[in-house]
Amino acid sequence: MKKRILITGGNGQLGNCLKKIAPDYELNYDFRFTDSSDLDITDEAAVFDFFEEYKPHYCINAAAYTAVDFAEKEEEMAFSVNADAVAFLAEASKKFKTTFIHVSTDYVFDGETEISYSEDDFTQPSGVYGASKLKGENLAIELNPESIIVRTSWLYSEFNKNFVKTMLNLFSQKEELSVVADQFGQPTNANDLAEALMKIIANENKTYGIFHFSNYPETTWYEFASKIAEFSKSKVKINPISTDQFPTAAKRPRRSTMDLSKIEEKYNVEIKHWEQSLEECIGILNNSK
Ligand SMILES: NC(=O)C1=CN([C@@H]2O[C@H](COP(=O)(O)OP(=O)(O)OC[C@H]3O[C@@H](n4cnc5c(N)ncnc54)[C@H](O)[C@@H]3O)[C@@H](O)[C@H]2O)C=CC1
Repeated sequence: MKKRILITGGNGQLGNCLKKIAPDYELNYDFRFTDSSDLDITDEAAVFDFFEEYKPHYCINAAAYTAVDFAEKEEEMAFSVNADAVAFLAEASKKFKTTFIHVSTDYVFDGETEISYSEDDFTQPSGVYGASKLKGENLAIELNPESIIVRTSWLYSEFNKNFVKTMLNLFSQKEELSVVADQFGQPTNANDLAEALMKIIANENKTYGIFHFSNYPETTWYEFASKIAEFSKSKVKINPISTDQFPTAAKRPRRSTMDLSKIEEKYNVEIKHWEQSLEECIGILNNSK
């Protein structure tokens, strides 16, 4: 019998990457991709009805309110999607014996450290988005201890809006641009995250709790942008600037580098170098032109 996987936020960046690889797994799994038009996760009754009807073995929550700066003004909406709705999914997962796989963020940390964050390090979000995601994590674990939470960072892919696509767009319009060089983190190709989530699902001997997944090692937005330029053969000139020179509504962590050893050990997932994963993404984007 095929195991049933419900994916929420199926039209998002991660959702699209999961859709892309789903055919590789269709021998063993049945996938049901949903998004707010057919399963609004903030609608508690709709969530429970969906679980009742589909009875998923796994639920991957790829739905989220991800507008980090807007969240500062839309606190209620951010908490509704990133916390309240996560509670509905966690509760429904518990009721229907579904393994709940929830995706979270490095923004649960304040970034004021020189050491890579491990999963049980002190969390202290500096903005509304991070606070709403942290509340979602806590609710998931409280309501369904058999939840698997995967924190990721600096997500990009060939789909939807993201830093890589924004840069490529700017490169085609400008000869020169400035990018922040004093914030450190780990880019993540969402296709690699999608494969990691399927590896977790395939593992018969599940470990629950929080895991960190990204590409490695750490870099800065400036170095990331410079590699995007190099791999896309752009002649654009990129100037390094400081965070103070690029104010945003929500404060970003200065250094949110995550330790990846737990997911590597427990789930044997491959952690790829970010430059390799970036080159693959740019290759895909070039071929689709
Ligand atoms: N984008 C990034 O740089 C990072 C993202 N993350 C996390 O990774 C996960 C995936 O992010 P992305 O794919 O980039 O997000 P995205 O913004 O591309 O996709 C989110 C999806 O959720 C859907 N959605 C929003 N509200 C909904 C609702 N009420 N009911 C059902 N669906 C709803 C949207 O329609 C969209 O399709 C999220 O949990 C996010 O918080 C973590 C770190 C970095």
